Amino acid sequence: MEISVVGCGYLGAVHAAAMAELGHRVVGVDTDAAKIAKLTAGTAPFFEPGLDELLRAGIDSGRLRFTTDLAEAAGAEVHFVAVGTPQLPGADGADLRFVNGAFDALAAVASAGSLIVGKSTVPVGTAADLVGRLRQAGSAALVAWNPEFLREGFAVADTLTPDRLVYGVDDPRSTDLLDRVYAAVLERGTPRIVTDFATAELVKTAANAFLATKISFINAMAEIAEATGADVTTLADAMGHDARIGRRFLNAGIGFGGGCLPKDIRAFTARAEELGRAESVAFLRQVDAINLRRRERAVELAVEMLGGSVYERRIAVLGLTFKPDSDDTRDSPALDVAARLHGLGALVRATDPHGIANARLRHPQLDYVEAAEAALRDADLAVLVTEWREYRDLEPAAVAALMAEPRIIDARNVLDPAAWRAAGFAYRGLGRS
Ligand SMILES: NC(=O)c1ccc[n+]([C@@H]2O[C@H](COP(=O)([O-])OP(=O)(O)OC[C@H]3O[C@@H](n4cnc5c(N)ncnc54)[C@H](O)[C@@H]3O)[C@@H](O)[C@H]2O)c1
Ligand SMILES: O=c1ccn([C@@H]2O[C@H](COP(=O)(O)OP(=O)(O)O[C@H]3O[C@H](CO)[C@@H](O)[C@H](O)[C@H]3O)[C@@H](O)[C@H]2O)c(=O)[nH]1
Repeated sequence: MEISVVGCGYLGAVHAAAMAELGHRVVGVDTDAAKIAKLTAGTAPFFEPGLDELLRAGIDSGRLRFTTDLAEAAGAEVHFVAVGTPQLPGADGADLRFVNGAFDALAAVASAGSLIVGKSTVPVGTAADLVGRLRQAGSAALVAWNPEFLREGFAVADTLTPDRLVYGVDDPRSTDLLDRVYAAVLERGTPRIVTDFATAELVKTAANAFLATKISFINAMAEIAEATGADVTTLADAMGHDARIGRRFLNAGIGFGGGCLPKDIRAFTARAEELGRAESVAFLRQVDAINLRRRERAVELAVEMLGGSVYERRIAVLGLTFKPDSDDTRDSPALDVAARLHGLGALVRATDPHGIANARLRHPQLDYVEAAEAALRDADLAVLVTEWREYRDLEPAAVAALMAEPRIIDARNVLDPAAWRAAGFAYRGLGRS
């Protein structure tokens, strides 16, 4: 099939390359010329494991190309919309200007009977509004909502072998077109849920709200553990053995960040308020508050471990991205902690395998170093804030030899406290005795 993907960021670039991998002829469109130049050269404009290889395979096959000119998408049978839906400045709701802009532009390009598929995460009710917008502009294109559940760091595998496909449709022709798009995925037995627009939009919002709630639940338990001497990691292990609960997404630490969970729970809260159902998701305010308190707690621990003040103390911050295997620093708890410590007068040296360039754009005032060794040298305290493999694998004795004083905060609870204490470290986890 001929497919276009409008918006080639973390979601769209992967989706375009994956559609080519499934055998389709794909044109990826983005308004950002620098991004398109990189993609055209077969290089991902961000770090995502396996994406460069997938891009090159698509380009070499002749099935994948990129452009800034939406007119080149005119011949496509299916247009995916993967533009951003960030948080509105100064408000909780989603900023829909990019989605509206993409649909307005597609109204002039998409042929009658072609299908425009929303992949962006939007407040429930958006798809129905967009159909109205298209019709007003004289477009007879079909619309479907097909939310995306990929995780950064696993984006390629999650797109090619998703847990499920959700189609929000108002016309059986849309289902047929999506079945043709995903034929190779469906053949593997992937569950497919065909439903209305509102349910499809809500599946995405509800899934992210649930994941955020699970993380904040265990982080709330971490607060209780801190007050009682209990160990939240052992607690999570023990709870997780119950198959009804499950161990995944019960990792306590400095909490969730990124371009999805934080803004999506806020947008959900705002939408519920508009619907007169604020009380139904009022708990999400607590989920958000618990999450943000964990960042404060990491900073408090640093102050505590350094005898009451971090002022002019050397602190090595290990990690800047919101999670490992990504370069994404959007709403990153790690970067936030680094900036807060700097704000308190600490001499922060921060490092990350792939996040420094993005972190520097957000917080140019911080001192960034490429190697963990350079961050750790002569430090009074190390803070592990993003659990990259190379930080999990650090040798306590080697780290102690670099530092002025062996002190570490394991803000992701991924180190073995006994091993670090045995090497002479003052070790503190978040919610761990
Ligand atoms: N990042 C993820 O892991 C992920 C996963 C699932 C869903 N989502 C959702 O997908 C959407 C995109 O997220 P993202 O992380 O890829 O954002 P992003 O900011 O990385 O990418 C958005 C891209 O859209 C482009 N764009 C904006 N307006 C455009 C237009 N009119 N025409 C062409 N391109 C345009 C921007 O230049 C940018 O490159 C959001 O709604 C997000 O919530 C993201
Ligand atoms: O037990 C856990 C699991 C995750 N996190 C944190 O939660 C955040 C989000 O992690 P994750 O969900 O793995 O990353 P994302 O790539 O943001 O993916 C989420 O957001 C995407 C965008 O909507 C969805 O598509 C995915 O299904 C959803 O998992 C990160 O800061 C993690 O460090 C924890 O603190 N504890």
